Amino acid sequence: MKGGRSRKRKRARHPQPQPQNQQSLQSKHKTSSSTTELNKDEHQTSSAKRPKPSTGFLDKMRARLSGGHFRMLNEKLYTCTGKEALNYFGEDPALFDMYHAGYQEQMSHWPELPVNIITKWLKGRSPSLIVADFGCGDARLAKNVINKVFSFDLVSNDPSVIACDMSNTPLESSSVDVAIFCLSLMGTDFPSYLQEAHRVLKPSGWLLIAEVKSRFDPNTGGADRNKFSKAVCDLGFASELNDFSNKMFILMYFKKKEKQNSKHKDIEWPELKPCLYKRR
Ligand SMILES: C[S@@+](CC[C@H](N)C(=O)[O-])C[C@H]1O[C@@H](n2cnc3c(N)ncnc32)[C@H](O)[C@@H]1O
Repeated sequence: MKGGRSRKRKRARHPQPQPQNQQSLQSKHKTSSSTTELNKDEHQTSSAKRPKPSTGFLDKMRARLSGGHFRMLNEKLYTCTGKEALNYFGEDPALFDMYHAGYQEQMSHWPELPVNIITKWLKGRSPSLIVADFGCGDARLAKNVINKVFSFDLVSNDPSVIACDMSNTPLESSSVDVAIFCLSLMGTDFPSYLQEAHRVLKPSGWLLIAEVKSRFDPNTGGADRNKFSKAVCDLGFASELNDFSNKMFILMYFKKKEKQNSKHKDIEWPELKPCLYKRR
C-alpha cells in the first residue's frame, strides 16, 4: 500500500508528455500567423524562464570531460611506442597540454611527488653534475636546481625542453652524470629509453627511476621488481639503492658500471603494465 501511494505522488509531480491526437495537431497548424507569433513569444518567455544549469554543474561536467580525455591520452601513452607517441602529439600538440592538465590534477592528490624527492637528492650533490631528465613534463626538475639539465619530452612548451622520442636524444655518448626517469617509462619500448640513458651516461653515472608502485606489484598483475632490476643490471648498471617507502611510487638508484661486458647478452625485460588512473 505504501509503495502504491508513493508511485502516485511521483507521477503527479513529473507529468509525462501526453500524445497529441491528429485533430489537435491539425488545429494547431491552422492557427493564424498572429497566433503563431504569440506562441513564439510565449516560447521565448518560457525558455527564458527555464533555469540555467548552474556554473557548478557545468564545471563538474567540464572536469568530467577533461578527466576522460586525460585517461584516454594516458592509456595511449602506455600502449604505444615512443615514436608513435611523438607522431601522435606532433600532429596535435594541444593534446599534450590536455594530458598534462589531467596529470597535474592526479598529482595534486599525491602526498609526495617523486620529482621533489629527486630534486632534493640532486641538491645534496655537486651542482656541477650534468643531468638528463627523460620525460621531463613541465621541466620542474630543471627549474629547481642549478645543475645543467637537459630536459626531454614529446612536446616542447618551454625553450629549455627538447622535443624528441627519448629513445633517441641528441646527446653525445658518455656526456651526462645523472639520467632521470620520473614516472616516464611509459612506452611499450621502454627498454630502448634505458638503453639510450646507458649510452649518454658517463661511466659511474647515476640512473634514477621513479615509477608508480602498482606497476611493480605482482599481486595486481604488476612486474616483478627484482626481474626489472636484474634487466637494468644486465644492461650495464649496478643497483645501488631501492626506496620502497612511499605509498604511491618506488625509487630505484643505479650506477653505470665502469667496465662494460663485452659479451652481448639478450636481456629479459618484464612487461610493465600501464598505470591507469581512477575516475575521481
Ligand atoms: C607521467 S609524466 C611525468 C613528468 C615528469 N617527469 C614529472 O615527474 O612530473 C611522463 C612524461 O614522459 C613523457 N614521455 C613519455 N614517453 C616519452 C618518450 N618516448 N619520449 C619523450 N617523452 C616521453 C610524457 O610526454 C610525459 O610528459
